[in-house]
Amino acid sequence: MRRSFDEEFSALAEGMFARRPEDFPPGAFTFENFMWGAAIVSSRAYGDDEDGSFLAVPPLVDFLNHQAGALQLTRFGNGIVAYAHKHYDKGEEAFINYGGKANAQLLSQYGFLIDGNADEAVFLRLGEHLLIEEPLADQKRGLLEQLFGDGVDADTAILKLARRPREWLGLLLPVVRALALTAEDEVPENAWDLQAPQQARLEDAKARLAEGWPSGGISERNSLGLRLQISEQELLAEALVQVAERKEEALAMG
Ligand SMILES: C[S@@+](CC[C@H](N)C(=O)[O-])C[C@H]1O[C@@H](n2cnc3c(N)ncnc32)[C@H](O)[C@@H]1O
Repeated sequence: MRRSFDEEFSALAEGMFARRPEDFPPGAFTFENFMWGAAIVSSRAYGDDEDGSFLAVPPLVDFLNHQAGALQLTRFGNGIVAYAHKHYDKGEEAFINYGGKANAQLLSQYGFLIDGNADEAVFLRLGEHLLIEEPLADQKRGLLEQLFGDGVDADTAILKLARRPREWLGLLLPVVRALALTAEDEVPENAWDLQAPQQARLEDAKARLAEGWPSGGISERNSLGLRLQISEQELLAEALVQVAERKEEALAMG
C-alpha cells in the first residue's frame, strides 16, 4: 500500500506538480500532505461501488463510526442516507456499518481492528500462495480463468477465504483441483465439472448410511461420521450452485 502511495506521489510530483508549480506550490504539495489527504479519503470518503467511483466525503455522515450489525450507507440519487438499524436513545452514539471487511482491510483503510471480527478473512494470491505449475500449466490457467470469470488474470487472482465457508468453498475446491491436475485425461471440458466428485461422494455416503447402522454392518460412530459428511457435502453442493448461478448471471450480463 505504501509503495503504491509512493509511486502515485512520484508520478504526480514529476508530472503535474513540476509542470504547474504556480498551481501546486511545492511547500504545500509535499508527500506528507499527500499522505494526509490519502488517509482522509481512505477513511472518510464514500463511493457507490467497489472501485470507489464518484467518491464523496459527506459532511456529518463522515462522523459515524463502524459497528457490526449496523446498516451500510445508502445512496439515493444525489444524496446519501444513513438508516438506523435500531432505536437510539438521546445521547447514545449512532453507528453505521463500513461493510463486511476483514481486519487487514479495516486496519489499512481505517486504522482499527475488531476483536473476533465475524468478517475476518485471509487472502490467497495466485502466483504467491497457490502456484500454477507444470504439467498442464496452460490448461490449468484456462480452467482458472473460467472459474474466476470477469476477465480475471489467473496468474494474479486473489481468493478470499472468509469465516463463512459458503462464501468460498464452492470456488476454492475447483481451483485447488485444477491446480492439482496431473494427466491430460483428467482435464475437464468445463471448469465447473471439477465440482462433480463432491456429488458422487454425497451419493456414496447416503448409500452407505442407508445400508448401515443400526441394522447393517457400520458402527454408530461411523454412522455419525457419515451423517456429518452428508450435511457438509449438502452445504457445499448448495454453495456450488450459488457460485455457478452468480457466474451465469455475470456471463449473461456480458
Ligand atoms: C468515517 S470516520 C468516523 C468518525 C471518526 N471517529 C471521527 O472522529 O471523525 C472513520 C474513522 O473512525 C474511527 N473508527 C470508526 N469506527 C471505529 C471503531 N469501531 N473502532 C475504532 N475506531 C473506529 C477510525 O479511526 C476510522 O478511520
